[in-house]
Amino acid sequence: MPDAGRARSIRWCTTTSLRKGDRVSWIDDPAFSAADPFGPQTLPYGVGRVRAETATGALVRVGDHALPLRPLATHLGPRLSGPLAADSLDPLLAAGRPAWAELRERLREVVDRGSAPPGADLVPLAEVRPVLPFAVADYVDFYSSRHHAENVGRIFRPDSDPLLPNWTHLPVGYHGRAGTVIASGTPVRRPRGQRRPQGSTGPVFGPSERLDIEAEVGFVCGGPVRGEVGTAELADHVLGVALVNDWSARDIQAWEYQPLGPFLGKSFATSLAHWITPLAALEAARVPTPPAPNPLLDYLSEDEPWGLDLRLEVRWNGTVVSRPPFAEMAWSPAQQLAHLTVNGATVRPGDLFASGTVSGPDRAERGSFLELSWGGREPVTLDDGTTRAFLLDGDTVEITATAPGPDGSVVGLAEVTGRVLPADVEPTAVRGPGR
Ligand SMILES: O=C(O)/C=C/C(=O)CC(=O)CC(=O)O
Ligand SMILES: [Ca+2]
Ligand SMILES: [Mg+2]
Repeated sequence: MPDAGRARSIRWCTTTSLRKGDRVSWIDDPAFSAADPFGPQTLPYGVGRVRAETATGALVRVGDHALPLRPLATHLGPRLSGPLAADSLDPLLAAGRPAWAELRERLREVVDRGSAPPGADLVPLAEVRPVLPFAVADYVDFYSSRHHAENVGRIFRPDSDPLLPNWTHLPVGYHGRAGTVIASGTPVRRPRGQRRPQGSTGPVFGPSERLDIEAEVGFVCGGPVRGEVGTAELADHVLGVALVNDWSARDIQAWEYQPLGPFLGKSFATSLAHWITPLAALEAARVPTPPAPNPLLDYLSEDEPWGLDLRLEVRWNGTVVSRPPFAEMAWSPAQQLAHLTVNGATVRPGDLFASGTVSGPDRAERGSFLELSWGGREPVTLDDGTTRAFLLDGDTVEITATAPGPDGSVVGLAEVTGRVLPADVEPTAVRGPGR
């Protein structure tokens, strides 16, 4: 427990000398400054077990520490005490935007204090075992990067137009598998399935030989259960964003997907970061989306269509192989949610929708290894001198992101990581920071 009553000289500003008027926080962590991605401008939410505790509880990240919210619940106010006493973020997601705004406001006050509030317990991240922060209700995956869609079209369907005619009129997507969304750090067993090797007339069965990643941004939904959500109403239904790795078996996918789209090639595992960065922390990261090539139908129109300037980084066994720019996404999250619900289908707390693979125009901005290695024909060289087209057993992938924050600060999106296990390990060996 930090020394209540004694102010520590940890400040929001980035210089080293204390100036008159600087705010002083009780949080004793050099990584909790506006110059760092998890400073007071970010305050992302997660869930985990702390030290020897067996129960999970909601957390807020402050620099390289977590602050358990249950012991602070009473201090944070009556509307929040119920949701914050829970073992996941589910009740907070259900509580909706007024509660999210109040919590962020209260937490800004808490971290801004000169002394620790009653119940505050600053826990180093090394002493936290994070889990999937909410029960994923439905999972939808979009396909909203024009660069990605064109690249994949050229690789998978070289004899056709890279974009199908619907792509510029609506955010193409598909329903994924909520039950196999896993927490960052959980190992991923190489899937087995049907695939048709090149030159073969029929399928064979076996471990995927073209295991890939997709670097994506996930939007975590809450608030009232509703259909027909307008493009101006995104913030009523999205608490925040978290990085996603949509693991994809390209050989299984290429054989199975016509005409209904991705199925077993993508349903075995989708990794989600432990920490949800509030949408409210990303105001300064808003950017206009690239101009739409067609006039849009009314329900997809926005006065000022906006995306987010999230700068992703993909590391393959530690080597940075790509820096996908989310600002390049053609369809905005508001358009995605409007499209997802335009037929009356409801969004409910715990729904997760992902942006689709984030790829930019340059080779070093591609968000999948399928694109980076151009279908396996142009392998990527890692820092250890080895080359890769697709994932080998034992490989690890880490995706991180930052965004511009207020007053020149940087807002972080926490990492999503995973390591590939061989197809023949027992499923029970696939243990990770689940629930
Ligand atoms: O165009 C195709 O046939 C396949 C596309 C994908 O695999 C992409 C996908 O899952 C959606 C995305 O992440 O962009
Ligand atoms: Ca995907
Ligand atoms: Mg997936």
